[in-house]
Amino acid sequence: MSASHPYDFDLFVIGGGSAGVRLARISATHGAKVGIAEARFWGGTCVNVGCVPKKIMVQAAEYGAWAEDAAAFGWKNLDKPEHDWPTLVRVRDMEVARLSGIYSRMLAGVGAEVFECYAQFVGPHEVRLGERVVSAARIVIAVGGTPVRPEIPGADLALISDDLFTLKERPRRVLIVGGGYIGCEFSALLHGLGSEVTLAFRQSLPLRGFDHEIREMAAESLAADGITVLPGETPVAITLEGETRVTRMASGRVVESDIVLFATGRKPATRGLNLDAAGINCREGAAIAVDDDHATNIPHIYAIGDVTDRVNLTPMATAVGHAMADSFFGLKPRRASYENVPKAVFTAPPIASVGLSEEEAALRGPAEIYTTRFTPMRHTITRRAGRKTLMKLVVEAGTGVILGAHMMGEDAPEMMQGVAVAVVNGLTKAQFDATIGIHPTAAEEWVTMRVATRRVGEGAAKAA
Ligand SMILES: Cc1cc2nc3c(=O)[nH]c(=O)nc-3n(C[C@H](O)[C@H](O)[C@H](O)COP(=O)(O)OP(=O)(O)OC[C@H]3O[C@@H](n4cnc5c(N)ncnc54)[C@H](O)[C@@H]3O)c2cc1C
Ligand SMILES: NC(=O)c1ccc[n+]([C@@H]2O[C@H](COP(=O)([O-])OP(=O)(O)OC[C@H]3O[C@@H](n4cnc5c(N)ncnc54)[C@H](O)[C@@H]3O)[C@@H](O)[C@H]2O)c1
Repeated sequence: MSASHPYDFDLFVIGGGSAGVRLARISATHGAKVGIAEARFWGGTCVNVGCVPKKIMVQAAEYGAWAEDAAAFGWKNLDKPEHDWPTLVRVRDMEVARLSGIYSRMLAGVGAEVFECYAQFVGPHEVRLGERVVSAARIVIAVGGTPVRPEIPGADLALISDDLFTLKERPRRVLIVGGGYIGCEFSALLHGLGSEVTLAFRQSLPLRGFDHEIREMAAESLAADGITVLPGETPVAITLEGETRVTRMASGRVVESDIVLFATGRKPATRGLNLDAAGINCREGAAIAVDDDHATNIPHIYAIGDVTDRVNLTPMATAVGHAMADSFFGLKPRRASYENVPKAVFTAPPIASVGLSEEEAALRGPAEIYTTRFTPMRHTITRRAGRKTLMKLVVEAGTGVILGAHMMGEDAPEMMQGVAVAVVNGLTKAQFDATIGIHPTAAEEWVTMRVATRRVGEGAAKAA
């Protein structure tokens, strides 16, 4: 109990993922009395069944292609590289366990009280933790999301993204349903590790929300790499014939595979939280409704991270958690910005992006589009298919301000972090042009695209 209020904690955080752990740790560092509950795994989705184990598998897949490519540069006896799945599982799981351990120890280290159990509201200030009920002046919901399964006959024959990380051996034939981040990344990494992959999605192109030209190139690159890409397909039923999963699509197409993996989106994990006991409102689709300070309709209850379904990325979740801790207990009220959040898709090659797409910019007014497409130096020698690079700048006509940058090509995420600093700070094309490139790199193209490929958005200006 604090001197200033009658509750057990100044702050109670429900969920020990990216958002919750950062909020709890920084709040405790600022001197608050903090409690935090985690039902499943410290570090949440990102550490245990998301970014981290996924990236380790992406990296494992990259070595296979590099080993094959090395022959073109004169390396010998690498023409039949074989991958040992159990070794990858062992090193991946060791790293995940190490990181998850760091997360829980960090919390204990700063004096937060940790509870390893499922938390439920029993009142506006009260949370049940197993047998115990605790109270807090402020409660923050940071419970993340869970994968969604399409409601079709045989849906339980399919796996979800969490299950990729429990497979004991490499699946031979895989059908992945859904053309978002997870569908594209899992297709690329499983293909790279030697599975035969079919990727089916509803729309005509994968990666809804990304720049159209990047989406086109993503579909081309995945197919050129050897993935069977099926646009415009929606599964209607899955049956088991022997060991084979037979998936029927609305189009009548039938796909046979050893596993089917749904990558059909995620929804906020609010079921079971008993939000009604506290009177908390949700938006359509179970996301908790919050204002610009992440407050719910109940003034002392807040929600952050994927449960608010805004920008569902780890750095966004941690940034919001950190800003909230500084605002509540650090005498430094501030908000993390949801504008110009850079993002990446870890396909082969990867995609990265920040700011407005060409289509979004064109709706706002005239914009100049600078693009460059080339075969990276390495692949002029390896001649590997599906490894072309596209780099693109979206520039506001008149001011020259860079509104967006997009890339599909090797090292795109590593490059985009730096480009994002420029976009977030409103730098202009002229300032890019005045920067000397680093040669020979692909990155130097960011500062050497001299002539606009096209101009868009004239109509938007006339309409305005
Ligand atoms: C396969 C995959 C790959 C991804 N890759 C990337 C990537 O490369 N880069 C990136 O930026 N983002 C990636 N993401 C997204 C990223 O993981 C999420 O945006 C991030 O984890 C959100 O953090 P969070 O704290 O809101 O939720 P979570 O990390 O999901 O944490 C919520 C935690 O709350 C716990 N919990 C839920 N209910 C309760 C309860 N009632 N009581 C107690 N505990 C509870 C859960 O067990 C969980 O640990 C990926 C996601 C997936 C699924
Ligand atoms: N690299 C990263 O940063 C990264 C990686 C993975 C996940 N994430 C985060 O996790 C979120 C969830 O990823 P996701 O890929 O599951 O979701 P998503 O929303 O990105 O994509 C889901 C896809 O499934 C399709 N779909 C939905 N129902 C379908 C059906 N019945 N049949 C066929 N297709 C269907 C949708 O049209 C969409 O293309 C992402 O939006 C992202 O925020 C980020």
